[in-house]
Amino acid sequence: MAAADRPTAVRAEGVVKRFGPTVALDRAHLAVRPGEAHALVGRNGAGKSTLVSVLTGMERPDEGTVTFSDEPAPGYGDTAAWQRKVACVYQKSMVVPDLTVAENLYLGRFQGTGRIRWRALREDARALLAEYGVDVDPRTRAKDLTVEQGQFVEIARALSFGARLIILDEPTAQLDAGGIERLFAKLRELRRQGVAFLFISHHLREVYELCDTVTVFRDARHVVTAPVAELPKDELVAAMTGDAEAGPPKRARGAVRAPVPRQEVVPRQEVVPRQEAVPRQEAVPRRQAGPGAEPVLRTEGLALEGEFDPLDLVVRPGEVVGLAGATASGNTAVGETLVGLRKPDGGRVAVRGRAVRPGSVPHALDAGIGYVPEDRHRQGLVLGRSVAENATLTVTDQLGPFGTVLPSRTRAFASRMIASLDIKTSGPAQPVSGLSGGNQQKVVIARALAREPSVLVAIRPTAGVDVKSKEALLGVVREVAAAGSGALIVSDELDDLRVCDRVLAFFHGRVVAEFGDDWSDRALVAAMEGMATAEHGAPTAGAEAGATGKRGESGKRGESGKRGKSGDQGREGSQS
Ligand SMILES: Nc1ncnc2c1ncn2[C@@H]1O[C@H](COP(=O)(O)OP(=O)(O)OP(=O)(O)O)[C@@H](O)[C@H]1O
Repeated sequence: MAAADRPTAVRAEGVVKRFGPTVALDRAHLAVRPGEAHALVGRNGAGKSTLVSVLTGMERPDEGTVTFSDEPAPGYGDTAAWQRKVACVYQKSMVVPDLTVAENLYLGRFQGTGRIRWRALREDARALLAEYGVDVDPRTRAKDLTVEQGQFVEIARALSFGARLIILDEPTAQLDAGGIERLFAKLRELRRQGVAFLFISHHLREVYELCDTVTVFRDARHVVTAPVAELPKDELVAAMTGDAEAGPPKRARGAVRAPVPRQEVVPRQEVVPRQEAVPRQEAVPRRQAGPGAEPVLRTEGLALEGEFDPLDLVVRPGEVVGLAGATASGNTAVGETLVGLRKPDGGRVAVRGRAVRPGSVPHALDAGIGYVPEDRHRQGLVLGRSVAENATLTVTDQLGPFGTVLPSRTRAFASRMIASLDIKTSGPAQPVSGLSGGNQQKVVIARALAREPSVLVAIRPTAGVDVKSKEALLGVVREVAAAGSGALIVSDELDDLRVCDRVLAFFHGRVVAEFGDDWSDRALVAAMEGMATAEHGAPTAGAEAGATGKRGESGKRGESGKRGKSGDQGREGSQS
């Protein structure tokens, strides 16, 4: 039977979902065919996650129907029946960290009341993983898996329940280029077996690379469904933003739009630079500090054994400096050390000439370091509290006399933040848990900016943020610099790095290349992959405005890709 004649893997029709006064889905519809890779895109708050909750039986719609292979969806609450239809793989693995892979695979389906036969269980798990081509030892504890392995295990688990529809919610957000390529290869293979995928991503380039159909949601409604090949990227973005005329999004503040560099062919297959419609930020004038200006941030010999080698770094007022690098390259560890989450083994950090006590977040904040964490759920937000409370957590001392916090001042402060960062919320009193992922990230940034830091350290600040909001957030970072502070952006996202005046590329704990603001995607990605070209191969040793990543005497790194115990806040750590 041709794919078009087969029943749809899933069909949602006329779905309405309200949360109090918010209409999250307004007569939404979607159909995914067997073997199809179907992208669902939309700006933050468009209703994507709510639709996923409805399609996976987590939320009961107020109106509308869901069918799988033309049969009505299972009853709400019948978890096992839903598991046989559909699974959602999140960027954060949902497996139980302290159980082994085998235990996770058979979780919730041990038969009978007798003793569990562990050896047989492991053998079954091994066979199951082999069937789906997943190369993981079933005895490994889930917490020791890489992000990628965790996702593969979850996919295998879902398929073993009989599900033939897998929803992937921002699955690449924590993978590096090689991991993304391997995930895509696996998905292509499974599609050939008739498995359907619904792929939610803010990385439009990945949508074009992997999917054959795309659906756009805007403001709780379905806007368009089209074959990816027939919807050029500017029209896709226009559908997301609601711009009447198809065409590239307008630049904020009437600035001239810098050309988006053409996607270049990169030397290795697995190198996948992400290319979005975010142009270089020219809207806010770059304020170049003179070489004599007192640095806002200086590190001397800052080092963390097993993570990064001694690093001399200077950020001047008005500068945005990028620390580029793939997973475990050391760039994230540098960022986390600067904000006090990790204690360095040696070296000094100074903000505007004042030494910062190492390994202490409160001291780093007091010294003027603002922090935008990568993992907004674990490090960024108190979900049950309001937007206003979260946005002002770091400035409660400024919200009233004698240690009191005046609600009126808190609200006024938050309202300013909501307006300047365009946070989509019903108001300062709304709990953060009710905001979409991208809007939560904006609250995290608002909180970091509230103290008017001398230097902002942002770790993958636009993860999970839509294409237009990305531009706005990165514009805010430039504004912070233009006002005389400095910023460090720690990221492997080329779009994040495009706003930087300088970019230092990390590989295996060292700065392997330094770029101005004129790097090509190809050269930067090559450097992050450890293939720095001669052109940018050597860091500008000792340069006042630059950084050196000198290999320390004892500068042996731990096993590549492995983090120290203190690395719990890192990417792998955020898995559990
Ligand atoms: N549990 C909830 N309580 C209240 N409002 C909610 C809840 N879940 C979602 N909403 C609201 O519903 C709307 C749609 O949110 P949803 O999370 O589905 O958007 P999204 O497209 O997934 O966004 P993002 O890309 O930022 O994740 C938003 O306005 C959001 O604030």
